[in-house]
Amino acid sequence: MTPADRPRRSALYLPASNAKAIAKARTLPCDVVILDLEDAVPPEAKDEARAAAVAAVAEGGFGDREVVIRANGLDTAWGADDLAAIAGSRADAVLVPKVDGPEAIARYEAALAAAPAAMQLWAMIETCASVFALEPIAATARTGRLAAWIIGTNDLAKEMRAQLTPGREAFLPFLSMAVAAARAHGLAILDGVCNEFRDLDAFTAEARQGMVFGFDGKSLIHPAQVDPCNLVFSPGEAELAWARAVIAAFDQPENRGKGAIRVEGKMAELLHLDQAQRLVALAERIAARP
Ligand SMILES: CC(C)(COP(=O)(O)OP(=O)(O)OC[C@H]1O[C@@H](n2cnc3c(N)ncnc32)[C@H](O)[C@@H]1OP(=O)(O)O)[C@@H](O)C(=O)NCCC(=O)NCCSC(=O)C[C@H](O)C(=O)O
Ligand SMILES: [Mg+2]
Repeated sequence: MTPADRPRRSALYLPASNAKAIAKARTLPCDVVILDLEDAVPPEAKDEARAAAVAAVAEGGFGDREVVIRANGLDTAWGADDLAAIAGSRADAVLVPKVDGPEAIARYEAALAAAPAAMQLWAMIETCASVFALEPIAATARTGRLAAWIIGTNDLAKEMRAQLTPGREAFLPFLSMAVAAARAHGLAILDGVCNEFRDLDAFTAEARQGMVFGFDGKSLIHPAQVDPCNLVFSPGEAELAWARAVIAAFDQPENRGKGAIRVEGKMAELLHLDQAQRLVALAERIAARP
């Protein structure tokens, strides 16, 4: 499985300064663990958190989960030290905050010059400027390490002075454009966090909204969000049954070479065959997870 094929239904943030949370993350069924050095960590704990994150990755125990460290920005007092420490670590990816445009990606790429070739760069898309630079930021994936985006609706709401309502009305055009820009350049894309971690109905509704928009998964802040998130972003039984029917139908001798056929009373084209194959492959990768 290449990094691009990995299921990324659930990406759990935790403050890297919280040893208990790190231990707990090793036991949770999330696909991605994000050790945060940025907003979840107060200034006085930044150095300790950086050392703890690197030590946690070195210690391992995360099994099949991707382990990502979120750095402070290069425009802060801690960013350069964070990037240097992460570059020397065994993290799968470094997540960088508040990326405004392709120039920022170039600065992070330069700071990671000494990192292993396999280390991915993930970027937070969460500033007003980034809303107008989605395509040029995504295009940097063609030549560098950029492999995934995570939406930061809290920072975006703050800068826009918008309200994070249950339906996220203020952000819908942006969410949709971000997914299209990511897909145009082969990036994975994860939805923003739901702050209502005690209200799992609200969480599930928001996760479903992200799934309908095309996100690969959602970023999370609490262990209770992991199971409902995995459920929302895993192919459902009915969806899989349809996908398998499409694949089987196109495999029939009478349908070979056809572009459009009838399957269970509905039209299926070759593009639906592609979708069906992707869905079945995703379900198989999920099923193969320990
Ligand atoms: C949100 C929290 C501060 C809530 O903490 P708390 O009230 O203590 O939670 P619980 O008592 O329900 O915790 C129960 C147990 O679960 C562990 N726990 C809690 N959260 C996590 C976690 N994220 N990962 C792993 N384990 C966790 C507790 O330790 C308890 O364990 P035990 O005692 O053994 O039972 C807290 O959940 C939290 O800190 N969440 C993460 C916050 C964070 O990382 N924020 C930064 C990322 S979000 C962001 O910045 C988005 C973006 O940039 C944007 O702009 O939108
Ligand atoms: Mg943020």
